[in-house]
Amino acid sequence: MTTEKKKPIVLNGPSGSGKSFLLRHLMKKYPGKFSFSISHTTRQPRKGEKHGVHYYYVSKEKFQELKDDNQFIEHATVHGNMYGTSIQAVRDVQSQGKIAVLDVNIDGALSISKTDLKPRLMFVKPPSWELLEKRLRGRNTETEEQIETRLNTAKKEMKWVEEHSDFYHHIIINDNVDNAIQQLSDILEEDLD
Ligand SMILES: Nc1ncnc2c1ncn2[C@@H]1O[C@H](COP(=O)(O)OP(=O)(O)OP(=O)(O)O)[C@@H](O)[C@H]1O
Repeated sequence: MTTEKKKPIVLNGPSGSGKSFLLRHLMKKYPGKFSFSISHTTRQPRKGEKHGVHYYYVSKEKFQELKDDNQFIEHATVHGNMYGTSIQAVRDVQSQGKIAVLDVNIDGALSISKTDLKPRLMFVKPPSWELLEKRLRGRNTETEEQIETRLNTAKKEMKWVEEHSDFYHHIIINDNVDNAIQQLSDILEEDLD
């Protein structure tokens, strides 16, 4: 059976807004329907993360080599680490009949929107600034300095989305998990059959 390629989904949102959390829930609710396109990064793996599963962890030199070879559809430096997504990684997921999930920053979303991949662009918003800070701290994965940096970046991202809300097809308010997952399920209904 020939099926139409499913549109990749792009989730933007400040650090701590719950992108990974929501994706985890969505993937659990619809097993086998989604797959991350595996990105390259120069950042160190966090506890439990695996090479070739969560990211391809590469040196700065190797990253530069791939970049020079135009293998990335987007690449960005965030908090001193380099991240990149190859177009082939997205197509690989589509070829498996799955919805490719792209967890990229705003620059990445802008670049992807210019390709022929026709992504669904979404922004995950925390219900309040206080809750964003609380969740980010509650995650216990960053130092105080890193948290401050992320909160500063978050301020800029929240301002950006206010000024460019037309760029996104959907804004997901991550208040309670059931509501947010229902919103995502409704948006993706045609691709989840
Ligand atoms: N709806 C929710 N209800 C309760 N807790 C949540 C909810 N969404 C996210 N969290 C919690 O908030 C914290 C931050 O979420 P998460 O790590 O998914 O953020 P993120 O947007 O993926 O951040 P980063 O960009 O840094 O990877 C996590 O500890 C997560 O469990």
